[in-house]
Amino acid sequence: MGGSPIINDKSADYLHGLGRPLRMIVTGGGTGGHTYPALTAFRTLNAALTGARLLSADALWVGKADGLESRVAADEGIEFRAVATGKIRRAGNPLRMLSPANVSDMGRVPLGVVQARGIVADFEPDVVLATGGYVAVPVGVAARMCRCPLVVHEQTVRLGLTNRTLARVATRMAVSSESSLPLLPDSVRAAAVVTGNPVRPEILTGKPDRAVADLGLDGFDPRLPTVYVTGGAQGSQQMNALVTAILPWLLGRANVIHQCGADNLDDVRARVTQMQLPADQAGRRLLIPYVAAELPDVLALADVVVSRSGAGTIAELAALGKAAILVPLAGSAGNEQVHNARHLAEIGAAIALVGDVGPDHLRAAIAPLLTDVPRRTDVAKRAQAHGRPEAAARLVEVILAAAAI
Ligand SMILES: CC(=O)N[C@H]1[C@@H](OP(=O)(O)OP(=O)(O)OC[C@H]2O[C@@H](n3ccc(=O)[nH]c3=O)[C@H](O)[C@@H]2O)O[C@H](CO)[C@@H](O)[C@@H]1O
Repeated sequence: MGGSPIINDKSADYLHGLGRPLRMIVTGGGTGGHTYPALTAFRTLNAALTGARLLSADALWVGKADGLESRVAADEGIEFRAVATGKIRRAGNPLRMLSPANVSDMGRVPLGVVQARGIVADFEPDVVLATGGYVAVPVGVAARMCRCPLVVHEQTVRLGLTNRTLARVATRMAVSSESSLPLLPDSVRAAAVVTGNPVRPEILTGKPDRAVADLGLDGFDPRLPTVYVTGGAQGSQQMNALVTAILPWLLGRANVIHQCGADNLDDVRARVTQMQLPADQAGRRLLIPYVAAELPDVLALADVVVSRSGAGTIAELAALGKAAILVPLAGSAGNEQVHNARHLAEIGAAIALVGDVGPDHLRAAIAPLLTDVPRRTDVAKRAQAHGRPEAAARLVEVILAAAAI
């Protein structure tokens, strides 16, 4: 062992042989689900390097100029470079494929490849980690054009369009579930590794009291359970409408933290103002566009979570063991969310509300979790059994193995 359980002798030899810090390009983003696994892998890598008395990695994040990843990289002190990218739409509908927006978006991908190629050639990374999101396509392709090892991590069971494209050129493919393996191209399946989906370590260190103090939740009633409603990093109009519709009923039974998305804040606020909630109920509610550094504390305080079923959120809820009601994103982009939610519901690890979900469905799903504590605990325990606490370590092992090839 090279001083850290993650860094084996082969990796340690390779890293010592470099005689300089490991250089890594990270790419991926657009949503939290693609951004945070990359961040977690970077942090875990550095922790392992420090543990093995090696220099921290020299990292560069290549993403979309206005993507979540640009803020996350800045907060982490990782150098960031932007490349052009366009949304790659599915080929199912030929008319949509030829729409002006699509043609313009597709036209930006080659430009992104040219820009990314320049960045890769300049930085000379030892390895590139791509975690999905459209921006990862030009960077992943550029990495392979420059003959740089490329590790692609997929968070969901079914590969996203970006990763289906990159799987063909990946050096190593890391997936979050065994169920993904049959879906991989033959050329990469043999070298694919099931790592799980890395969860930010701080997610596990939340304190309920700190959420109350830091978010000013003095009006919350400690005798009541707390429900955390989240629509994912950008919020969800559907979730907002569902929760707002049952709000007076819900606030009669629970404290509520409602994360609504920055673009939806004014709308939700206006709708709730119209309800003229009594002061005690209004005090038991927090409306917040995005939960940033407080997320671990909010999750620690929550007894029940009402959420989309994106892979990142599901991994976090499993790591913590939280009873959740999952309302998957509808439509073609959401099919894998439906799959995630159904899979957990089948094993009693969550309640899934799929299809044409109305406020009554949500009320009927939440009610027993609020009042029946043994039931809530049972769902939470089954969710926890699904967690993969070692995912970040496994992914870093794959990154180091690919670099050392
Ligand atoms: C619309 C879309 O394309 N969704 C995809 C996207 O999910 P998306 O990124 O929307 O959702 P995920 O659940 O995967 O990740 C959201 C992340 O943002 C965090 N968060 C969210 C809200 C908040 O206020 N604060 C905060 O920190 C969550 O804790 C989580 O870490 O990528 C996932 C992983 O490939 C896929 O499974 C989803 O189908």
